[in-house]
Amino acid sequence: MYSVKEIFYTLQGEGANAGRPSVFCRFSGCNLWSGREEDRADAVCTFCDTDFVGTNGEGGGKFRDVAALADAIEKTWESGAAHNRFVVCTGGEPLLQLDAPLIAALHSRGFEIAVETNGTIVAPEGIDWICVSPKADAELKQTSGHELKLVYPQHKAQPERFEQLDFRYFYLQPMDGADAEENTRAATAYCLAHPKWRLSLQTHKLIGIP
Ligand SMILES: C[S@@+](CC[C@H](N)C(=O)[O-])C[C@H]1O[C@@H](n2cnc3c(N)ncnc32)[C@H](O)[C@@H]1O
Ligand SMILES: Nc1nc2[nH]cc(C(=O)O)c2c(=O)[nH]1
Ligand code: SF4
Ligand SMILES: [Mg+2]
Repeated sequence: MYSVKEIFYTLQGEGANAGRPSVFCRFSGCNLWSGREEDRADAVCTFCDTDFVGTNGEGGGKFRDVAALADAIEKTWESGAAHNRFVVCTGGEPLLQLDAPLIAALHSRGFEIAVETNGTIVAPEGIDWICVSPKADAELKQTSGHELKLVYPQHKAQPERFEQLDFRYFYLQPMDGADAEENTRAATAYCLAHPKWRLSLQTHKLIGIP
């Protein structure tokens, strides 16, 4: 059984695939926060911008088996077009649920598979695009992938701590919230001074899409 908060079609807003049409499958639950506001201050990850609690979002639900979830993801792909199918598995923490049978089912339906993970769980084989977003107070176990996307700033997770890891791209993503503008300025300045790092803006928020 898979618990999914929502499944929706949009453009990937962040990182190297920004602008790419994508089905988002947002799995319910996370290992670094309960998702309840009253627990936020004491959580390992305190800045989350996402509601991943329950299964009550658009297209969400409890899927009894792999075929049911893969069918729902396929139906959400715009007009069933055969080409360039791309699914972003996120959450919550998707690696609590994304497993080899689901990867195989999505591949057999022609999807390239991306994941957005906090890096605390080693990814299963076969994922086509691994985006790791480390959290300051959580042990990093997935130390390779396609992009490392660090939310900035996190005082106990400076970029220097990650730049020798085995990733193709290194991004700083300004922390959204009360200090978003200041954080964007700081991330911009860091990238300009350290060109290994690129700026990732949450472009879906800028243009008002999910
Ligand atoms: C909601 S998380 C879900 C996937 C996974 N749990 C993770 O943390 O990578 C998706 C992406 O949003 C980023 N994110 C979460 N809260 C944010 C915030 N307040 N500002 C900017 N990015 C944020 C995460 O770091 C991650 O890259
Ligand atoms: N458009 C869009 N792009 C995204 N990239 C990562 C997201 C996420 O919440 O994981 C996200 C999201 O929620 N929406
Ligand atoms: S690890 Fe990801 S989903 Fe979990 S609380 Fe942090 S940003 Fe949100
Ligand atoms: Mg999001």
